[in-house]
Amino acid sequence: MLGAMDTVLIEGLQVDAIIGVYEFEKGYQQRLFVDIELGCDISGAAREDNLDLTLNYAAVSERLREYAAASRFQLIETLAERFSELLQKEFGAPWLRLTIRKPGAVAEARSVGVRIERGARKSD
Ligand SMILES: Nc1nc2c(c(=O)[nH]1)N=C([C@H](O)[C@@H](O)CO)CN2
Repeated sequence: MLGAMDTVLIEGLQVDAIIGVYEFEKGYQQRLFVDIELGCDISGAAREDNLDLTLNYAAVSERLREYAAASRFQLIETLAERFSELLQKEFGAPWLRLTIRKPGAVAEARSVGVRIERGARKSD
C-alpha cells in the first residue's frame, strides 16, 4: 500500500503548565490532560521492526511535557496551537488532532477543553 495514513496515539498525557486568564492562575502550575492523534505511515517501522521509522510516542510525550512546563499562556487554545506547531516542525507530523482538557476549571463539568485538527490526512 502506498502513502497509508496510520495513527500514533497518546491519550491522557498529564502536562503541568502555568495557564489561565485570571490573576490567581498565574502563580502556580495546573495539570492538563492531552490526547493526541498523529498521522504517520507505520508500515516501514512494522516491516523493519525499527523505532526510527515511526513517531516515537515516548519522545513526543516527553517533549510536550517539557514545553508545557516552561510555558506561560492564558488560553488553552494558545497551548494547543503551540503544541501543534511543535509537532509539525520537530516531529514532521503531516496531520494531527489534539485535545487539551482542563479538569476543575468548571466545577459543574467533568472537564472542559479544546480540540484542534491541523494538516492534511493523506488518502491512499
Ligand atoms: N475557551 C476557553 N475558555 C476559557 C479559558 C480558556 O483557556 N479557553 N480559560 C478560562 C480560565 O482560565 C478558567 O480555566 C479558569 O477557571 C476560562 N474560559
